[in-house]
Amino acid sequence: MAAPGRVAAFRLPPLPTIGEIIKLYRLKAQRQLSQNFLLDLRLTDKIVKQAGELKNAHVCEVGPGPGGITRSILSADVEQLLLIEKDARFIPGLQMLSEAAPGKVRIVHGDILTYKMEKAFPKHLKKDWEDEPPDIHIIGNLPFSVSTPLIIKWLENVSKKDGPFTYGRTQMTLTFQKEVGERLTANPGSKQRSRLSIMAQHLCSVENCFIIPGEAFVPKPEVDVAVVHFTPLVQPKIQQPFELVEKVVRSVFQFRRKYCFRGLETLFPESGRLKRTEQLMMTANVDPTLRPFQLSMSQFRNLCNTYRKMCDEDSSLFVFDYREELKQKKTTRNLLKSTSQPEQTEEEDQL
Ligand SMILES: C[S@@+](CC[C@H](N)C(=O)[O-])C[C@H]1O[C@@H](n2cnc3c(N)ncnc32)[C@H](O)[C@@H]1O
Repeated sequence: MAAPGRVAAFRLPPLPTIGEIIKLYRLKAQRQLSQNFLLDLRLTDKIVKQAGELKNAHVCEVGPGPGGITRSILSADVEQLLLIEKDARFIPGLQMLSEAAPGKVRIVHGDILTYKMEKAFPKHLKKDWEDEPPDIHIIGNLPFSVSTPLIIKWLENVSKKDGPFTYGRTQMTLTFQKEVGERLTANPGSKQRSRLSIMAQHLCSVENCFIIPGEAFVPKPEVDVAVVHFTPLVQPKIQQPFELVEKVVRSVFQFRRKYCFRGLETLFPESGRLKRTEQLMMTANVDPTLRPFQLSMSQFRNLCNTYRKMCDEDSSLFVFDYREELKQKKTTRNLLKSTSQPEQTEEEDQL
């Protein structure tokens, strides 16, 4: 019998048991790759529910693995389900699911980090950015090592309205390590406030839906897991290119415990650094003694807008790389050291 709230349109094969999964996928060997599977269909239903109404929707599931979440998505009576799975060992099991729901499932054996999403769905689903989100959803429980770089890539796609966001404000429901979920949704003043908080919240409305305890996964990970829902905003809170926002935000959080002045200094070359940092902070009306985690979104917006003006006035500024400057200084210092060495030897020789 279908669980309450699920639409039993067809009979799906049962999930593999824990024993079968351990045998099939040699889970111990996969532990370091954080392959943690969800085999409790009440929990997978709960994740899928966070995506919203999925009846007749087009869904892309990333990393379906043994197909727990996949079953819940199919039970929600979607129109089409695209599965992107990197590990070939899962493909036969997914094919069985596809046969049980004829015409609904498309399986791609590939890597979500390189898969081109801009052509993944039918063109007629496209919505204008200002419209309601399209009937397209991305859902996934990926390894933590993939979910963080992936969300950064997708946030850049949101900013440029490309990739999965060619179709409009495509919504995403994804899992993260609990601490990453907290960072994604952290408010100003919170110790979890970080680069990820600003990058995510300036582009999306981000909701930390619920926490799944580590014990619910097979094998059990060291950490709990957060289910996070993203809806791209019609108007980003900072209206500057992704790369510029990222550069300013990264520089602020470079020295987490220091005043924000210290990190912002790294935006400018050594000559005139102090003066230009002061100019930036004064024009942006930001107190230089605030700590990075205390800055509000509007303060980040002011900093980005002011830095943009400074870059427009000095075309060499945006490409300035603080780390490169440090590296060059180190190389010069080492060179000076090595050239002073023979002189010493000569002196020693003379002695
Ligand atoms: C943490 S497991 C979760 C599996 C399943 N979604 C579940 O909840 O039980 C992550 C899955 O993502 C797949 N995966 C890992 N990296 C991937 C990538 N770059 N692209 C697509 N799938 C990937 C793994 O092979 C695995 O099936």
